[in-house]
Amino acid sequence: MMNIYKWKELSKEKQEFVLKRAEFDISAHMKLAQEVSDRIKTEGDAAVLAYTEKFDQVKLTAGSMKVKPEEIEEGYQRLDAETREALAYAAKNLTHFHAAQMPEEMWFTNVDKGLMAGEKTTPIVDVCLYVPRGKGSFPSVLLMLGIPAKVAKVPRIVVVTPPNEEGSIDDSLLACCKIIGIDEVYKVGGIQAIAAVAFGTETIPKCHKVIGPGNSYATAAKRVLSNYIDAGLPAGPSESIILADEFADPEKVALDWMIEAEHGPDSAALLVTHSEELVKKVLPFVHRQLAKLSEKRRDFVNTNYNTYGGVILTDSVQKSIDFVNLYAPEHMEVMTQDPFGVLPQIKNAGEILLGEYTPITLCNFLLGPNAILPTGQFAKTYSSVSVMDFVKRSSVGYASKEGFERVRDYAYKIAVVEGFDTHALAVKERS
Ligand SMILES: NC(=O)c1ccc[n+]([C@@H]2O[C@H](COP(=O)([O-])OP(=O)(O)OC[C@H]3O[C@@H](n4cnc5c(N)ncnc54)[C@H](O)[C@@H]3O)[C@@H](O)[C@H]2O)c1
Ligand SMILES: N[C@H](CO)Cc1c[nH]c[nH+]1
Ligand SMILES: [Zn+2]
Repeated sequence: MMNIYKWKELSKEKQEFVLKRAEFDISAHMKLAQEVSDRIKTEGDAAVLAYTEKFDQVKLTAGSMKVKPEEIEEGYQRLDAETREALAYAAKNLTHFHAAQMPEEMWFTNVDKGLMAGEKTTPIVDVCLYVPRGKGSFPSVLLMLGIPAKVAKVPRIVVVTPPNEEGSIDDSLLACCKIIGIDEVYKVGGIQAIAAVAFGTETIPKCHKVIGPGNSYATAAKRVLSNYIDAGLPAGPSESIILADEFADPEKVALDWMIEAEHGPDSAALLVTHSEELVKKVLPFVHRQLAKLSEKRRDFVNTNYNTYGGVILTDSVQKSIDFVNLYAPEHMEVMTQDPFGVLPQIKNAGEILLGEYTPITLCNFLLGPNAILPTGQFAKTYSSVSVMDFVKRSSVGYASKEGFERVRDYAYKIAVVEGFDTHALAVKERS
């Protein structure tokens, strides 16, 4: 049974369930994450390898856990030329977008005569990119993380990703390493990957930041280890809203509504509209499309439409917009008569795609903007991954003698009211 909700008639509990999506309680995973992390902290590689065998069913050695340069080259060569070309094209657009996003290396403003203030932007010291591999293979995620890190000129970029069933890394991912220019890759995923880079092991380096989407195990590990490593944005199970009115093409609505629904049973894909007529026209297209999917993806979409996803019926386009702002989706498409008119009213969304020809697929892979986005309502305060994740700003200030004299008394007064004697003396007794 597909969820079709009339939003204003829905009980409070059901509304909360929809808004909460799969942000379920991960406390059970937190206990495991703590246990695994503690062991990795003390036992290093040996524990990482043991957990990889247990959770990924792959037996590696310290030597084979690190990807060799020839593995990257061979993976690149094995990949068919068309796919290599597509990935290189995506990398080009992403580089273009992220280069345009880069802030100035330095800026200053004269806040008063003789008083200069500004900021200096510097790449972060190092970063670990987490590329998931469980319910799918994600070379595009490596592009989305690696390209802004490169544009920002991070001096050390490390990649961790779960080994596939054969204990190796997919050729498409290896090819992306070559395209981006990344050569430090480790076959490790889940909790053990986050813990390994948080503490460092004999083989895997300690990193100061780990960034990338992951399942609830990876998320639990990030929470447990937040005192040891900067864990970046919260990017959990994929979610989307298609906001449509009666003018939308039902076939295109069906196609796009299903995109993020196929990620997994924990994803959430909603069609939000005031037009019951549109929904009636969309559903047959969904059924037709479902028949074209693999069993795994069909199951994910069906589960999705019965749990966190489905249709939200509202009273008007304005009410649909209100719902979007309340829900704060990761991805969204505006398929209304005037998408550019709706745009200014969307306040909370990780990504806003306009019109009938901008399916989420485009932005997930190659349009340019970053597809690693905040989930679980975090789009109310977080932004997409960007070059800003890979740089930090230092405040810079300068006062001339004349500028200092202008503000000396004010600074003294504030130091006194705060009760900081040395702060006060440093301005009072300065000749
Ligand atoms: N928000 C975003 O921008 C974005 C982008 C891409 C993907 N995603 C989401 O990221 C998630 C990726 O998850 P995934 O599962 O495909 O890959 P993943 O790499 O996060 O998870 C695989 C790892 O989970 C661990 N694991 C699996 N079962 C375990 C168990 N029982 N106990 C302990 N550890 C276990 C294994 O170690 C394995 O290496 C999906 O939910 C997808 O929707 C989000
Ligand atoms: N939709 C994902 C982010 O939520 C990104 C992605 C990569 N591959 C397929 N989809
Ligand atoms: Zn996707």
